[in-house]
Amino acid sequence: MNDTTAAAPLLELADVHVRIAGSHILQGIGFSVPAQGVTALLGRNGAGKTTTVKAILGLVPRTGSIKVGGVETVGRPTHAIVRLGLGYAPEDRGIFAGLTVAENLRLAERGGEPRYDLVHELFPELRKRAGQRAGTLSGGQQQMVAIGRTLLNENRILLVDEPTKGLAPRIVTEVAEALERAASAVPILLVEQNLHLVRRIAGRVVVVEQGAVAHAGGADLLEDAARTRELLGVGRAR
Ligand SMILES: Nc1ncnc2c1ncn2[C@@H]1O[C@H](COP(=O)(O)OP(=O)(O)OP(=O)(O)O)[C@@H](O)[C@H]1O
Repeated sequence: MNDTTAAAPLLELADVHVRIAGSHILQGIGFSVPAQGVTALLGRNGAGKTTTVKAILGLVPRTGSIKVGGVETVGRPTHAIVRLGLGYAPEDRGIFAGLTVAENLRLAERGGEPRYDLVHELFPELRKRAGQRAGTLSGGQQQMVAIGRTLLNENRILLVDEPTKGLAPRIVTEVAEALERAASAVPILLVEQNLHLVRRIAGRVVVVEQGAVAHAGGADLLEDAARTRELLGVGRAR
């Protein structure tokens, strides 16, 4: 990859609108995600973060422009969009509880050479627990399966939605480490409420407010307690 490619945004949204059942949920969202590191998508409950991720994946009807590596995706079906190199770890993790870790990973293979070496190097636990049923893993381990699956294919970006939701603080630390390891291989757009984790791993933040971008810039925003409170609400600074 040359310098020009590295500097170009990997994902670019402009004037994205989503209307569902008469509700105007996204109202002209626009931001870009660079081709490296973690970009955090922040906002109060109901601001439109998950809908933004679903719009990128073509899972909800949308208008405007969403480019992946310069390719327009609005108007394309989801299966064609993910083939541009999008990995998705949904909020509920979407793993099959009754299947083993190895079976969950195998189901994610999308053609090409699956990158088990990378997945096992980043998450040795998944090799150790290959034969264990995923439903009996801890929340953090299940999250590693969800992230591991997205790394198995040659993706250009991972969309990870609230990976620490409902997890105990010790497990949150495990997941943060897992995300850091994953981000060393592939850039991540991360929806996350835990600002401590965001401070630790994100280089950029995009704040969504009522379906529009209220702020986009460096993660140093979160060092400004007053502005953070203003954008994200009281009690969210830590
Ligand atoms: N399928 C749908 N039908 C109707 N309204 C919806 C639908 N999906 C989302 N919404 C509404 O759109 C708004 C944005 O929802 P979204 O899930 O994107 O928010 P969020 O920022 O991810 O919130 P949270 O942090 O609580 O997960 C909410 O008011 C939600 O109720």
